[in-house]
Amino acid sequence: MNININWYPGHMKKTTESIKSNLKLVDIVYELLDARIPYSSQNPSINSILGQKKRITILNKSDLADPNINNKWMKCYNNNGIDCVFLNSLNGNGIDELVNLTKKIIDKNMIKVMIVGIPNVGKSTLINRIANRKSTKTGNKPGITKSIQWINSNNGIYLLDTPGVLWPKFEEENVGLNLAFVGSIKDEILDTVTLSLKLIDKLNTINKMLVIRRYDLENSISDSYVTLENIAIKRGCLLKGSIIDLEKAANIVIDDFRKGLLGRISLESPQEG
Ligand SMILES: Nc1nc2c(ncn2[C@@H]2O[C@H](COP(=O)(O)OP(=O)(O)OP(=O)(O)O)[C@@H](O)[C@H]2O)c(=O)[nH]1
Repeated sequence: MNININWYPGHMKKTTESIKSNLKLVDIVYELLDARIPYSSQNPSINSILGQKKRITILNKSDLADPNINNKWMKCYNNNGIDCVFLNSLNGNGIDELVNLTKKIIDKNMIKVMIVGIPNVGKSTLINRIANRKSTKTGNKPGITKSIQWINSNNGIYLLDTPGVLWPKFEEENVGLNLAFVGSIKDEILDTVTLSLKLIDKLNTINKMLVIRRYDLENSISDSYVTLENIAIKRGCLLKGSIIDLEKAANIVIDDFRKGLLGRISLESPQEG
């Protein structure tokens, strides 16, 4: 699976240079990851890009991830000496902890922060949450910002208003799938039906009842294709002539997963990493 459609070496070099030049302006970096896939959602070159700069790893969208596995990741990060906070940028859960941790690490009245992360991980949402406003004005394409703007959060934290958009991992098939499941890479890379079949397989390895319960299916179905057909029937996804509309059913499954309607599900746990 080739997911390298939006990133090419020149683009990556520009991004890296832009982030490195902004690093000089800040005291600390918030590295945003998706709590459902902390390994897959980490940029592969992050350590060399950030160098020795202080960093807090934020596991965002923690409201969508399994709380027990969140705890395991927390232990894993703590054991490795990594400062880490779980966050829900939509409702602000975890922000106070983040601010307190930032102040513990950087002993200054005015702390300057840059947010970095791969697409769709929640960078703009977090900026807006911290800034208490509805939308960020600046585009987040690397290198387009002419003047540096700071967002004052009223508690001594000053956020650089342009987050660093990093590229995802390209090499591992499994990582590509995880990124596609959560919507961090474009859906066109895999057709929707194939993606949903792979998602059903993945969900079944986590807990066989997740899909069965959500769509009120027979316990005995084991094949993901038959499962999808049954979901289509249950949800009335039919084309003219009563032909099953698999694509519609596939979109339902993918959307339900992304919205957390199948439950709080983590696709990666620290043991696997
Ligand atoms: N459930 C949940 N959804 C979130 C959270 N944070 C962000 N989102 C959603 O995730 C989607 C992507 O959020 P953005 O803030 O646009 O992500 P981004 O990293 O700025 O994305 P790019 O602009 O592509 O780099 C949006 O639909 C947000 O509403 C969170 O903590 N929990």
